[in-house]
Amino acid sequence: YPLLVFHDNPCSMMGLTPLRLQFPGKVFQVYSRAGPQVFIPPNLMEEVKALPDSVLSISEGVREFFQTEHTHFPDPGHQEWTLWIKQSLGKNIAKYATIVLESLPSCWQEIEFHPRMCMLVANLTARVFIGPLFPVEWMFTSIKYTGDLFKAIHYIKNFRAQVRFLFKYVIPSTWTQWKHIKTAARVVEYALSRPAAGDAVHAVNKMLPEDKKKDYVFQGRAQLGLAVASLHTTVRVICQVMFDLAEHPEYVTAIRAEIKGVLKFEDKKTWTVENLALLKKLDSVMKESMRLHGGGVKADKPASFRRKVLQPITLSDGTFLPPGTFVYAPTHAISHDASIFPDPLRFDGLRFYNLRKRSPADANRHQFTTIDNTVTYFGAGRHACPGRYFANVLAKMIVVELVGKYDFGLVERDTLPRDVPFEDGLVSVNTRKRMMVRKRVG
Ligand code: HEM
Repeated sequence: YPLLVFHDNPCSMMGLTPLRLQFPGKVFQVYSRAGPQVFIPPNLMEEVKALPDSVLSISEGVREFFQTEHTHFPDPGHQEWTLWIKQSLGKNIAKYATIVLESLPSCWQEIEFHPRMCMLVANLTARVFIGPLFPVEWMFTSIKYTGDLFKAIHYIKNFRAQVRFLFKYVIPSTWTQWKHIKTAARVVEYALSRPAAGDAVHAVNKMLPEDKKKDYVFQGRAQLGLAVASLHTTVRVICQVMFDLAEHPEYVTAIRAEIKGVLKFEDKKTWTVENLALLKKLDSVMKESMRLHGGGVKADKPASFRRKVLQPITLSDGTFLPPGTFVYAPTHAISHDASIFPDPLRFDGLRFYNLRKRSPADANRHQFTTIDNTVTYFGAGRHACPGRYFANVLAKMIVVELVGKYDFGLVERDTLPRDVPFEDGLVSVNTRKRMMVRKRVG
């Protein structure tokens, strides 16, 4: 397959979108700081997704990406937490959906939006994962850990693989990892000393083998892993949606009308998973926001479906993938492909709402949480994000509260970009971006 050599200097990058156009429907390879990366086009995703873990491994992909050997990020081999998310979190989601909105300004004020949303989501996820009476230090640890982890990963990857075991000690963020792990172990021990409250700590502890039940460091590390998977990912969605709504106030009006319409038919006037699902315009706005901002940086790098080939693979088009190859889905490039999403650079908040109206099959196909070979920002196949249903409910509850109770506007002189790259193709929302906010009267 074509080999394209890149560096990590973003200015010198062509980006994957032109490459995808150059090699439509073909596998192609990019060389970057992370080594050769092979991109699988949507037409071949079906067969790649079906490969067993012993042939194409997510765990090995995660180990390499997170440098777990050096950063102490939890070993992806332990699946108890994923099981809990799949089996329990999904079923019990409604009871967790209580929102405690921190007070935002009552008259127009310029605020940094991201930190506020971090505190809010950290508070809510801590109740679910640790328990309703979680220690406050956990909130700060869960927010801070992700940033420190990615700093450590970034610097560790500057060293050759063979010397990382030694040079990691000169990186301050590697030391900070231990501080966070100690806090997490303490928090887990404390949570286990209290009665169970449907939280992850107790539920997962029950599933663990005897020798791990009192291993608080092991469980603390897993909680940190869960924080990485759930916190900033969900915050990013909320921030991006609110920035999109501030840029396109016409959708705010439509969403407010939709909220009123749904609540009118409800006796209890509280949000549940069922009535949140009726907010189809909001769902569409969220999906459109994810399409434009959820999948990697400027089309230049991979974003999701990170896997390592363990056994030789020959795809139906003849492509041979030798063991050791890292494969990815070019998420950003696909979601900006005009043949799949017409007028791809335009924010069309009702794009998916209109698609859902086409037929009964389409009604389920274009929801925020639906994934397919052209929508890969939640990954793909059997390891696709199990937390996306929870993230969907959490983000919707918060956006509904914000849109219902507050007005929002852009800060005109704030020209900071919304998306900032951080590690190997991932994109984060700009934490310093400001927004005008005021409480609505009445
Ligand atoms: C909008 C928010 C979120 C986004 C964009 C997101 C994205 C992703 C992506 C891209 C993957 C990799 C899937 C693959 O490679 O096929 C993933 C995996 C995962 N996510 Fe999420 N995620 C989100 C929220 C959450 C939440 C809230 C939780 C926890 C409740 C969670 C838990 C996980 C877990 C445990 C995995 C690993 C699954 C496995 O290895 O089988 N995620 N997520």
